[in-house]
Amino acid sequence: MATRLEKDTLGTVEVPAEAYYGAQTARAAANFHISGLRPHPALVWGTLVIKKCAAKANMATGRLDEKIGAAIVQAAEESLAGKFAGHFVVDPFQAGAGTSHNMNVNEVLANRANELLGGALGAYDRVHPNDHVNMAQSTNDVFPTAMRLSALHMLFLLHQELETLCDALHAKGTEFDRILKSGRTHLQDAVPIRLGQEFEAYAAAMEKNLAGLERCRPNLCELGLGGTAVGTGLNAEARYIDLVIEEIGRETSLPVYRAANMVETTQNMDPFVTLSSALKGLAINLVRIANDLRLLSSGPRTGFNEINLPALQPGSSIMPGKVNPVMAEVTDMVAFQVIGADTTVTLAAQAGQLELNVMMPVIAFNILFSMEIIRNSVKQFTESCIKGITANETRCNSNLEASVGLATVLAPYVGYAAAAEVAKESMQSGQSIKEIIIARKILSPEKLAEILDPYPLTNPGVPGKRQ
Ligand SMILES: O=C(O)C[C@H](O)C(=O)O
Repeated sequence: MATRLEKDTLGTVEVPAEAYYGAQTARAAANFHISGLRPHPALVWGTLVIKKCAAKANMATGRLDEKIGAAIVQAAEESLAGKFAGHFVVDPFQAGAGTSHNMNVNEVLANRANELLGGALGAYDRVHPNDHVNMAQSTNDVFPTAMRLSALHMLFLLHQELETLCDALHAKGTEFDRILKSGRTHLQDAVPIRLGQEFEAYAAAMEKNLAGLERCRPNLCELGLGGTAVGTGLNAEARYIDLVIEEIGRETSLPVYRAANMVETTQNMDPFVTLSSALKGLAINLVRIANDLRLLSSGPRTGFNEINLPALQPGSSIMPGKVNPVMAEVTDMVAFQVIGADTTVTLAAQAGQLELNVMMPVIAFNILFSMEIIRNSVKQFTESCIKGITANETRCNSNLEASVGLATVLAPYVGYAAAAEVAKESMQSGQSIKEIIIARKILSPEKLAEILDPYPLTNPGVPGKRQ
């Protein structure tokens, strides 16, 4: 591969001849050969937005030459359009609080801006990565700001998918509203419930998770850009700080605002702890729902078999005709990953020392990766699983008829102990609760029909004694 030689403060470095990145990126790529991954596109987007807005703000204060500033803005716009996507190459697992990522972006923009002004790659004689592209900035304010912007962007995408999931669950709630079945607690027969009520509860849970994620938004909108190295703003003019935040708001249409205390926003990872925790909450509820669906669809002959999940692929390489609940299973696995990532975020967030948290890169990686996979999995779960669920009404009804949980309905009439006797007899004899009540003449058939009218049993009240 053809290379060019570039100099940085440590010496000379070989850089691929066609690369828009430079010496510091090449060093970082060699130093951090860890995951084989590249930065999340949202993080690159967030950083490019910052660079573009910083160039504009620096031009507005008169600090940055207009020709150089315009070239940086154009380079940033081209990069935002995806032109140099292959040149952001530093592994997400990198040391230095994200300096390598910041320098990667600085170098790509400097090289492209240099080229636009008639210079050669690697020359930096017209536009310099540190002096011009990184003007009035430090990694320590750029990287946490890019993390916030990228998280807000991913939150927007996740929000859309969660809304679609909630709609799909509500639709199933309505579709299954008349289907009565046995409730189960401790995995044992309990009082009746409607299948639709189960799906409405899932929708309500997802809505709460969505609201929890949305509560993270205001903190993510608080930007410490302008704080530079330790949040005190050394080398950034006061007017620049206001202008750059305004520019970011215009560029992204996000309701961002200047941090009240930039020292705090530089060192503290709290918004990401809260966001990660909200993602964990969502993951936990997704597991719960997916596992219920696995249980309710178990069988088809030897399990609950109360619902059918769409058949998406043959399940077994050896057992013909077997179809597995693959979408629910993959939802579980994604959720486990997100729950695990929260532990990493927690450990990294508490590892901040004094003015900086150098573990930011691993926080950024885990937050963005979690949001990426959970969003994709919610979308797939909704489209390929939830929307196609059908109910086995006959099975739901026969399970309800057989359920020992129906004895609960008797308790207000005959007392707990006598109702328990009926339940016990039902278990021993195999007769249904109804059959025993009639055989033992505990209630008249008319009264029994009244109190065992199934639909009202699934709403608040004492059966047969409606207020
Ligand atoms: O890269 C910078 O701007 C600062 C760096 O993260 C440091 O604090 O050493």
